[in-house]
Amino acid sequence: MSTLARAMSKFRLAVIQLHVTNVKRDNLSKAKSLIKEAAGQGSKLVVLPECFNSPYGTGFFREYAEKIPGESTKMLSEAAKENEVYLIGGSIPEEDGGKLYNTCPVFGSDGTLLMTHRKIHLFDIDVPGKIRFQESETLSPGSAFSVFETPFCKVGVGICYDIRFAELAQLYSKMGCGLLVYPGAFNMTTGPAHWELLQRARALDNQLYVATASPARDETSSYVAWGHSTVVNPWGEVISTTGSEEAVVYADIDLQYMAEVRRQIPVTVQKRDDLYAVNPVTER
Ligand SMILES: O=C(O)CCC(=O)C(=O)O
Repeated sequence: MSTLARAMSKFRLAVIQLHVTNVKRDNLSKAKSLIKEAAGQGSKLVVLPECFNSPYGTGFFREYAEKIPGESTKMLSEAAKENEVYLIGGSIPEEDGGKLYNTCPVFGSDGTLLMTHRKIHLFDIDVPGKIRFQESETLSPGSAFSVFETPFCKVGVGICYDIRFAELAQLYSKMGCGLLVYPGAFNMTTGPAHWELLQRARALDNQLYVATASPARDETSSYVAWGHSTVVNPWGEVISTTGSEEAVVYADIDLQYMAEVRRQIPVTVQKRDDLYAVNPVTER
C-alpha cells in the first residue's frame, strides 16, 4: 500500500452533541463555532445532531422549516468550506412543495451541497405510559438511499429511527460504505434501552464504523433527548462516547482495521446470497 493510500485509510471524525435551544440563530452560531473547534482538532468529517437548528417536536417543524438552500444550509456550506471539512449537517425541518421533511444536508470540504437525506422511516411509536410520538402527523418520508464519497471511504446516512432498520444498513454496506452516520435524538425511554445496542448491532452485522450525533439533554424541553453520541468500530466496540451534556466526541477511523476484521471473520463474503439477499427496490 502506498504512503498516500495508507494516509487516506485513517481520518478523524468529530460528532457534535449540541445543546439545541428554541432560538434558531443561537443554534446556528453555536454549531458554527463547534465545527471550527472540531476542525482545529484535526477532524476531516464533522457530524451535527438531528434537528440541530430547531427544538425536536411535531409542533415545531413547520415554524422552523426552511427551503434548501436557506439560512441554515448557507451557514453549513460556509462552515464546511472555511474549515475544509466534510460536514453532515445533522437534520433540519425542510419545506418543499408544501410538504415537510426531516432532512440531513451533506457538504463537501469546498462547501458544495453533496446530497440531502430525507428521513426514510418516520418515528411513529406508542409505548403506553412512556412515550407516544407521531412524526407522520406533520412530516413526509423520503424514499431514497443516501451515500456519498469522501477521499477516505463511502459514507451512508440515515436519520435516527432509520437505524432500527437493519436492511438499510446492509444495503449501504453492500454499496461499499465503511462508515454509517445517524444524526439522532433518542429519548429517555428508548435511549437507555436501545441506542447503543442498535449502533453496535449495525456495526457488527456489517463490520463497519457507525457514528451517532444526538442533541445534548435538556430536561426543560418537551422532548428530552438521551444524548450519548457515540462511535462504534467494526468489531462492535464503542470507541468513543459521552454523557448527556454538550460535547464534541472524537474518533479516529481506521479503514485498514476494518479490512482486517473482515478478513478475520469473513461474514460479508460468506452470506448465502443464493438463498437470501437484501436488494434495493429499483422499480415501484
Ligand atoms: O427509535 C427511537 O426509539 C427514537 C427515534 C427518534 O427519536 C427519531 O427518529 O427521531
